[in-house]
Amino acid sequence: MTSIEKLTEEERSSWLSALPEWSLARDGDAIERKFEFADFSEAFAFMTRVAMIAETRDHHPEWFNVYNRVEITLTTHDAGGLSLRDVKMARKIDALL
Ligand SMILES: C[C@H](O)[C@H](O)[C@H]1CNC2=NC(N)=NC(=O)C2=N1
Repeated sequence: MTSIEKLTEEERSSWLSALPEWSLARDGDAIERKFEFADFSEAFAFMTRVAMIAETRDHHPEWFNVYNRVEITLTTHDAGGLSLRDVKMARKIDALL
């Protein structure tokens, strides 16, 4: 499947322009976005929904949570960098909000 291939620099910037809330991290090998919720309960409810998506797609986030803040980093370990799977996952996550 082509979506497992690591995106080129050109593909990265082109896909990223459609994801304005996400920024490149780790020398372009990942994307990240920070979220803030009303409280821990809201943050964890969001994480639960992201977890369901991750399981369905077999594509899992790296993330960090403190109280009402959630930071998500998406990268494709199997591709050693950013792939279309990350872009699609970011879109799904954005659609939850
Ligand atoms: C065996 C399993 O399908 C793989 O390890 C999947 C699981 N979840 C994954 N998640 C992410 N972010 N990258 C991967 O390469 C990946 N691979």
